[in-house]
Amino acid sequence: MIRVERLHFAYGRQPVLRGLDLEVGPGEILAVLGPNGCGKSTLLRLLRGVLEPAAGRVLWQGREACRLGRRAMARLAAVVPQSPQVPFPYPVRELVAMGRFARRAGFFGATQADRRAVEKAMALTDTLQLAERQVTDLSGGELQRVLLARALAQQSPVLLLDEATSQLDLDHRLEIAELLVRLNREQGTTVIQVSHDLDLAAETSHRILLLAGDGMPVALGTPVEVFTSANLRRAFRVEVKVERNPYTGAPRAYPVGRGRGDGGGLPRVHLLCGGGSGGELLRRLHLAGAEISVGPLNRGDSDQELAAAIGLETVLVESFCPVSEPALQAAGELCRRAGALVVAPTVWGPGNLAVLEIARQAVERRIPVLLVDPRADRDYTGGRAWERLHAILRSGGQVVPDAEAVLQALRRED
Ligand SMILES: Nc1ncnc2c1ncn2[C@@H]1O[C@H](COP(=O)(O)OP(=O)(O)OP(=O)(O)O)[C@@H](O)[C@H]1O
Repeated sequence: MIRVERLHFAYGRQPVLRGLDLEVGPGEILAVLGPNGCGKSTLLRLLRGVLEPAAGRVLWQGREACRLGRRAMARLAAVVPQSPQVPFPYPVRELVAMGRFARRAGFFGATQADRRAVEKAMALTDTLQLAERQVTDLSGGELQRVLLARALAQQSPVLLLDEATSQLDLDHRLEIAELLVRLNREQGTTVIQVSHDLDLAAETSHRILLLAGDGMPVALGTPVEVFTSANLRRAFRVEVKVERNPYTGAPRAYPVGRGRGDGGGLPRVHLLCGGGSGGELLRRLHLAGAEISVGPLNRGDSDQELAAAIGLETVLVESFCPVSEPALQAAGELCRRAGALVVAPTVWGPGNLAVLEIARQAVERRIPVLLVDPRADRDYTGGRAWERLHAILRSGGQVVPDAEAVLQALRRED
């Protein structure tokens, strides 16, 4: 029914979705999950044809979404938006009745069928008692239910929901979830829902599309297939334990990575970085619960400012000064107390070349040394840094591609 082929999209230069393939069959419930900003709402806009792909295609029954036109699309799909804009104070019943526009022929008024569809949609969403209220006076949750009523009144075979229950209380959230499942079962309505409620999505969806923060698809499959600690860690960058709901058998995710106070199952780490090369590593290690020390770092360096903001033990060197012997000794001492040394993908110049001596001494002492994505084109010392990095590798250092791989390697060390 809906086919997404090698879909790429960017807002200007910012890529959002990269290489997505997806097929949604009639009568499916698909949840789209992923961290903030990964492109979930953008995907819904591409599905609706409001946005045009940078590459790839979105096809509805073989026809390109962005060429379908508003009325044709409205007959295929009804939308419940994420942040509804209702600038004008008109009555709730009128807003719900707007869902009928794609069904009307020309300028004829509402038919009996229109009125019945509106009443039924309002009854199903528990909004009949709001019918005469002004939409601008509704609470966030009431408005979400009214917008769902408008979508149901449209009687389209597909519902596209963008966090449509995020503001509902538990009672109404469960009620709407049950309603979607019932519409799907009884009328074969296809549901594509963007959500941050992982557990409810796992309970109510046939399949889940999980996206990572960079817009790359992490997994597509049944909730049990998709809800693995590795997949959820890759998408949300938190440690998650997955268990089964004993009553329904659906998987449930319990975040466990933050605030455990036991180092997150990681050894103490000393980090060599600078010039922003350590930002991602610092954040990821800190969020994973690791005890971290850093340095030597110049005062005012962005890595130093981040380390200070997080409250990490740091060896400081004054701005614009080369690394001094006492600073090297202090960092060497911190490194000896650590269970591992991580070398960020730093630019090496004459001012910080001496820092690599700390890594050399660490491998000699059999402290695990991880070199993150070392590259010759970051060496501005005429090859001396590259030579030293190679010597560290020959003595037992290990190359890892990124922060995620650092966490995995450290978990193996602990
Ligand atoms: N109109 C726009 N112009 C430029 N950038 C945009 C626009 N709309 C969204 N973005 C950016 O594109 C990225 C993806 O946004 P999108 O709303 O699709 O994410 P999302 O996964 O739905 O996020 P959330 O979970 O926070 O709702 C974000 O970085 C966002 O800032």
